[in-house]
Amino acid sequence: MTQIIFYLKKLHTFAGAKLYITLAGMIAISFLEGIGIYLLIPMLSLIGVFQVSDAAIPYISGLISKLNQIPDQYNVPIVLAGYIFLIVGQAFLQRNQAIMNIKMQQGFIRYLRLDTYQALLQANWQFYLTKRKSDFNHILTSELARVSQGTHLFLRLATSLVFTIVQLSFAFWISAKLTLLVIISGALLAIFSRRFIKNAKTLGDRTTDLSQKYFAGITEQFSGIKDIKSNRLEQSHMSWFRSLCSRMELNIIQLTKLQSTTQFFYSTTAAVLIVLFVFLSLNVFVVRPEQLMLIIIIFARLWPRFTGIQNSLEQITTTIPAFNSLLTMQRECEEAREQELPADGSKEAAIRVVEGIECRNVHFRYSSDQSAYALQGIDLRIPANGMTAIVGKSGAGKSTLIDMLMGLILPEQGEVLIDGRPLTREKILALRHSISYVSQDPFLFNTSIRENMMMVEPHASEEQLWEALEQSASAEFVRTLPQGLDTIIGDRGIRLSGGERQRIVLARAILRKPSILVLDEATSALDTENEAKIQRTLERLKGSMTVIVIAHRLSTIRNADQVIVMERGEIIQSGGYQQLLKETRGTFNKLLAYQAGANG
Ligand SMILES: Nc1ncnc2c1ncn2[C@@H]1O[C@H](COP(=O)(O)OP(=O)(O)OP(=O)(O)O)[C@@H](O)[C@H]1O
Repeated sequence: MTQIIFYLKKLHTFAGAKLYITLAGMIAISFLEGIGIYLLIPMLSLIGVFQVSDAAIPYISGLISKLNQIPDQYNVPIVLAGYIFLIVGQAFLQRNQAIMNIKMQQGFIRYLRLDTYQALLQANWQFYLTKRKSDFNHILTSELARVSQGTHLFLRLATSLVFTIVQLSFAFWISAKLTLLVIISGALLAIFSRRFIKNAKTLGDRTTDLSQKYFAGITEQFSGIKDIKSNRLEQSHMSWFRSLCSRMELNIIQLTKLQSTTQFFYSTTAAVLIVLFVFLSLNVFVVRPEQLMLIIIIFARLWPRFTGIQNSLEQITTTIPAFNSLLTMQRECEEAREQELPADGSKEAAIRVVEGIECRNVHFRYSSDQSAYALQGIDLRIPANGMTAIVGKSGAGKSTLIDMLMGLILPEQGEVLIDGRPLTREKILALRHSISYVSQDPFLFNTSIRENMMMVEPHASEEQLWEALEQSASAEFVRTLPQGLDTIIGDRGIRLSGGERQRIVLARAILRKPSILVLDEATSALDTENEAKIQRTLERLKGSMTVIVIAHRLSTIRNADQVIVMERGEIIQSGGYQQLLKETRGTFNKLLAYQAGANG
């Protein structure tokens, strides 16, 4: 419940006065409907269905005697016109209110989407290390829709409650005793149906769990579809999917069964109560027929509202787990927040590294319950405008060290310094503005090469774009593409090879003219010829920027000014390329020998 209140407060902040206008509209609609029912009596009396006695229904006899003063040929049309006026007024209000409601609901879902997406973008890297990507898809699609639906249901519940209260007041006014009977029956029914609400909560929890599994499963399976196909794993994946789909189907059926059982329960009791009503009214309370008719009309309109309230309660309960997951995710994002995205899109000024980057006794673990450190006792100096290569076996800690230098993760112990000053949280974002990073698995948007490049440098000229493409050894193949720079790449366009992608991403990185260029296995998919071209580019670039390269292929780093050799999270050797070559017993030489063996 607290979660719903939290989101209702958000809705209040978002909608402001509109929320009250909608509620006022609901009350007005209920009133008009009540008066409409009330007017049925003079109508029926004038037609001659029954005679209304003085005391039977308040104000009615006065109204009827006034109508009787009007000549006969006019009073029926007047009452009928009044009735039509009321109904049309009510329908008009209802129409406007429905439009206002949907605008508010859609506006609120947009607000929640932006709020959640922004919270996710503002969270730090460590937050992402502990989460599955599919969880974000799940939150931003399925759970967000359920939260919006829950909020809408809550408003619907409020409408039903307002309507019920107004209608009950009318009924009370007409006959207090009979209305009391309706209220007591409704309350008893509500107590009986508590069990239904509890069951709805269990089913709601299961819905969240199953849809999370569904999202995670399909995301992971399609990312690994090549492995599935090449290893003939289709059968086992199909049976996993089949079992999950069956569980989802069963869950929805159970939910519908629960809702229909409640409906059935309410309809049956309604029938029994109406019979009981008629019996008690005629034999015990001795109610007049016109009173009884009004009460039955009100009851017939109210009872579905009771069912509606119960139904809304059940449905809201099923959406509570979605409220929970969204709130938890937002709280976690809040705790992991590393920046505030300014609404005007402004960025802090980039830091340019002048002297170099330093690590002093840096220790890091991915989780505090792990005993093994991914980095331990790292003492390192990376001089500005030089090329530093990091090498080592798989799992040695190379990528972790790079993440540390980029301020994506923070040391558990020790510190990172930029030009002799500690890299504080405040400086991290400014530092990242001056970094271009090319990962092992380069990422390109599904759009043209030009747009992909201009994303980092929106004002780049044609000449600058081609210069970056030349430097990354990609100009030649881009020229051969059907639309050159404007060729769409990715799912909807031309498929690039791994090496071509790497080169375009490298061009994009160079175009930004960063102060630090970080390449994490960024040339692994290149052939020797293109790799040599990139080596020459790096050689040229290193005078104007600090280049940090992780490379398994040691030929790539022949021109490095400094080579760092890592093993089990520690630096075990460092120095110039030629110097390390001379240390014949060193790990670097062993790595070289392995590679020479593998290549030879
Ligand atoms: N997200 C993570 N959560 C927990 N442990 C991790 C995570 N990422 C890496 N590690 C662990 O940290 C250690 C260093 O990993 P890292 O990725 O830095 O090695 P690497 O030298 O870059 O390896 P590779 O050359 O295979 O990319 C490894 O033992 C790895 O299992």
